[in-house]
Amino acid sequence: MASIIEAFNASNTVFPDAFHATIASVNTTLVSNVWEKVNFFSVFFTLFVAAVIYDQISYRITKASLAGDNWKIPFVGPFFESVNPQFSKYYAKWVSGPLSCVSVFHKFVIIASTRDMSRKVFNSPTYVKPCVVDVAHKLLRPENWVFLDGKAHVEYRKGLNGLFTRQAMETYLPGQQEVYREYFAEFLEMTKEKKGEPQTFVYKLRELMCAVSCRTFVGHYMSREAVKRIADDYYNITAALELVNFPIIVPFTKTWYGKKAADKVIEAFANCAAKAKIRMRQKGAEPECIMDRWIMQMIQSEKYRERLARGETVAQEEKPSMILRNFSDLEISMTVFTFLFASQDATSSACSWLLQLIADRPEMLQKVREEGARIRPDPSREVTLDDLEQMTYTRACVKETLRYRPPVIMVPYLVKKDFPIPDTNYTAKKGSMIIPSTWLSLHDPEAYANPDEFDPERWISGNAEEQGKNWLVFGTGPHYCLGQNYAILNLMLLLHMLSSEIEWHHHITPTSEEIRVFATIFPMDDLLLSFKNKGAAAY
Ligand code: HEM
Repeated sequence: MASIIEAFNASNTVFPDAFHATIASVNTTLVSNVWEKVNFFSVFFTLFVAAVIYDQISYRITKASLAGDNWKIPFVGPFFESVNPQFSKYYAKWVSGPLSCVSVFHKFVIIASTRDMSRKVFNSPTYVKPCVVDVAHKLLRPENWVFLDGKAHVEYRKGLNGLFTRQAMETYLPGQQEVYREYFAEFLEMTKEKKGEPQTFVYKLRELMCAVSCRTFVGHYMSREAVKRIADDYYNITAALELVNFPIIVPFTKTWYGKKAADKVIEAFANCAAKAKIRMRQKGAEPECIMDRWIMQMIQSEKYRERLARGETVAQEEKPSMILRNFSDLEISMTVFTFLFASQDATSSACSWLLQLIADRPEMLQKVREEGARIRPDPSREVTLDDLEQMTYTRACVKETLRYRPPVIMVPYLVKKDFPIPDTNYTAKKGSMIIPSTWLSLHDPEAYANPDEFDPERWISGNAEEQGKNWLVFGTGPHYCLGQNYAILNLMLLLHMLSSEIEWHHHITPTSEEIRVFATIFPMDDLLLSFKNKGAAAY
């Protein structure tokens, strides 16, 4: 632009003074505009370079001795990898060192990969607390019990233990069996419609697990259609849980759909709690689900308090084992929602791998069948907890599936105060994320010989049961999984019932044993299955 003006000024044409004045003023304005632009861009550029340098230096200082890239991609770090997570990338990180790191935007993330390092994190509640991705606070609501820490968490959790005792679990079994039978019939129908062709089943199994969980948690207080809606919507909740989210919920994004789905579930569970409170006060009402059992304990505690208030002396044996306060419908609902939240993805993952791994190994399936037929010869009889407890081989298959393909590969924790990690010279800074991982400890050749081999026998004749320190499938420390016994029994029930009632075939593809990460882990090919009645000629 300046050269055009210069050319203009240099011309021989004679112009009136006013015209010259105008040209001069245009000239000055343009030149100053150019300078302003130059200044704006150079200031912007300088600030940008300074920010990049600051970002890199602070990354290098925080990284210190940890394994990890020497430089980060400016600001975003490996953000795009976290949007499309790949198992191979995670694995590369774990084997890069016992402690490694990445920095995504402003978040510094430390990854603990070995058994000992992961255990140190799980067992350091003074320094760390579980940290869900930001959006989980919005989905579960900030007042939810899972966000409690320290003593408050321990106290609240104690009140929930009674929901997972042996006696409690026995009462959930009939409802679970009802759901499994309904779904088995549907699976047969699906294969029939496809004329025996295998079809992807991971999504259907997610629905099945959601239905079993809902029946266990809220019994018959929710209709089958409502359960189906929750199962369909639940996908939106998982999809909203990406590692890094936009800080506010923008309409029509994944987080918006996730929040809407979560609100619907919480409302539906609160309605169930209201119904359960009425039913459990009726004479002779027996608990059938987790909600019933919890409300029954509240009613017993209330009666106990009333007797004390009346000045009665209550014998020790009449005192409820756990004295609970009365929880509102919403509180009950939010807590039960945390059970669904914690179990849905992990159980869906485990059941997908279980059906695949056992179908691919007919000799193991045969053993499961023989064990089932020996312990429950009459398949029309309901399965009892006693039956399941005797099924050593079935249990071994479930435990080996959880070891071989652990559903939860990483458990994010937040450093709440500077954490000098024992036996290292590294201090994790307050505000960093620290993620113990489970894969290496569950594939540690010293604990589990030939760890990449699927071998249920190691739980019977081998020494896998003695490797308690390596068994991090359900975490460890004050936040270890509340539903672990229930989860194992439920998977055993599924395997036993499916193997004794129908037949299923897994269509193996080259990517069947490869891992797709979607919150938990799933077979890469989405699990191609077909089902048929026992003894039927064709699928
Ligand atoms: C195969 C299935 C499952 C796996 C692999 C699994 C795994 C885990 C893991 C790794 C943790 C974190 C532990 C820690 O931080 O130390 C956890 C926590 C938890 N799980 Fe599970 N889980 C499963 C099923 C379930 C089920 C069925 C329920 C409920 C019915 C459940 C309820 C919970 C709860 C409430 C927590 C949080 C406990 C707390 O913070 O105190 N989980 N689970």
